[in-house]
Amino acid sequence: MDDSVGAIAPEVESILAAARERVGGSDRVTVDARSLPAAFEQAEAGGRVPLVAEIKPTSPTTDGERTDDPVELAERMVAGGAAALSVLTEPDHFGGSAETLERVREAVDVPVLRKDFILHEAQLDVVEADVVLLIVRFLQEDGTDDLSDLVAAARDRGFQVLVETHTEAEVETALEAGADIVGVNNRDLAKLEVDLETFERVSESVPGSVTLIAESGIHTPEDVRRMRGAGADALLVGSAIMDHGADTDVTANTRRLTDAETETQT
Ligand SMILES: O=P(O)(O)OC[C@@H](O)[C@@H](O)c1c[nH]c2ccccc12
Repeated sequence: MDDSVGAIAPEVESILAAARERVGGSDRVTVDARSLPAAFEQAEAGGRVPLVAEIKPTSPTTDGERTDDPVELAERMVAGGAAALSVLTEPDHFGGSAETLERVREAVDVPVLRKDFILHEAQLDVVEADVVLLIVRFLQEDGTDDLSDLVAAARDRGFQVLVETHTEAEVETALEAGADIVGVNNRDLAKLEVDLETFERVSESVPGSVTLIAESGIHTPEDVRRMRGAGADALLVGSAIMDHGADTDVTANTRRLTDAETETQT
């Protein structure tokens, strides 16, 4: 067996156990979504690296918690040139909430991704978002809905879908399920280690027609250029922008990465 599909880390098991228990909404959510690919094109046209900046108050691999107002963080990220935002809504391990996402989406004009561990259709019916995340690895477990069914259910409600992968085999599964926005997570959910080579390797199997996002472990302008060089249409960055523990300038942290391809960048 490929070791990338081996046992998942205990922290991740705990996230999944909580996700299995979480009930969804009882009323069907429908959304008029802001286009993610259009937001990426607009950033590119303006000379900015298309970047999804993530509001993640804490995580199992983070020391400390950022407690500033998420709406202020969101506004600072957009001021720093973020093309889109990602908001964790997982409450038990990431300090997120649906209410935070709702407030953020009201405050900004850019598309907002709901970052959560969706395993069942009803879990789509929690909050309006422009994009929802579906993680291939977790939808291969027993007792979850099928990826293809969830993709269809999400689109029926108006959501765009980001399908997250970590291996070539998962990319294939994502494409078979009809994914047109694919993320490659540099973080291995079995070991929780980050390796940017993952994107470089796995991106080769993603066709050019798909919107491709490099996720996790991107910290420096050099990392940005490396992922873009390997074919990333956009990047998903959390920790380097949130900078947990330190109280740094989130606008500047964002700008440093969205400017990574401009001439004056050192
Ligand atoms: O903080 P980082 O290393 O920049 O990573 C952001 C994002 O990719 C990461 O938070 C993430 C990727 N996939 C996920 C799935 C669920 C929760 C979180 C994630």
